Amino acid sequence: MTPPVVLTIAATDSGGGAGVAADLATFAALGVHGACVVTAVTAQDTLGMHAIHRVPPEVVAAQLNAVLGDLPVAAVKTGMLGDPAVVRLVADRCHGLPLVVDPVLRATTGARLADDSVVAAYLDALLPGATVVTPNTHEATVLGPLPVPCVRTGSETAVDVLVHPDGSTATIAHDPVDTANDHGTGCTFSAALAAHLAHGRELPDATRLAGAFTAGQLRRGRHWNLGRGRGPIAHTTNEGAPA
Ligand SMILES: Nc1ncnc2c1ncn2[C@@H]1O[C@H](COP(=O)(O)OP(=O)(O)OP(=O)(O)O)[C@@H](O)[C@H]1O
Ligand SMILES: Cc1ncc(CO)c(N)n1
Repeated sequence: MTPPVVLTIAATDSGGGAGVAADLATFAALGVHGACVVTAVTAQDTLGMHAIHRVPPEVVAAQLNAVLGDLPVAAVKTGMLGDPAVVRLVADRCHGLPLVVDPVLRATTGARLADDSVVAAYLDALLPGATVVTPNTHEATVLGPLPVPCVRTGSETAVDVLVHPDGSTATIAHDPVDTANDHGTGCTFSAALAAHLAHGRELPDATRLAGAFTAGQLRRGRHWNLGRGRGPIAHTTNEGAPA
């Protein structure tokens, strides 16, 4: 059967933990075809962010034109956009599609990935047309109340809260995993959410399944020993030598 297509619009992470690598691996694990529009190239490892090279907005636009003009995109997920012009471009092209916005403002290591102009563009242009926004605690504080559904993810507590614009909430708890290998967790969660929406799940169901998938991948990689810092969440689902 032909799989649904999910598009990630995000940056690369040379360490393979977060960003496009996490998104495409998650899409593959969840049975959707992944397309990717790259917004920036980052030099990053488990210790932190070393350099960011933004892709010019016109090159982001060309990638969007190529994908949206040809593939039947069933859902879109955005990660690090990094530039207000790119935030507005994505709003312009992707509103109307099922759209998961992970409002990436800084890396787990603390590096700032968005300045005030990016936050303003999110609030003004992109977030109002999103299907769901997935802020962590810090991002929720910066962005404030939003006019669309949000999943406020709870790092370490493993308790996620789906907040509807009318203020009603639903709480979803997972078994917390004790691990330092959590680089890419937020990307994995929002990519899984987009994949489940593309499969036709309703938002509450997709949220629960995405959280369970992410917690499961954290559990899978909890004893891994990769890098000198916070290692990546597992992206494999079948590690080991091929038979
Ligand atoms: N230690 C943990 N055990 C189980 N689930 C977890 C744990 N940490 C995070 N999660 C789950 O992972 C998902 C993503 O949440 P998280 O808050 O870590 O994203 P994030 O802070 O945006 O991540 P990142 O800093 O990588 O961008 C949520 O479903 C959350 O409950
Ligand atoms: C490329 C990229 N996207 C998102 C994050 C947030 O975790 C990161 N560290 N790097």
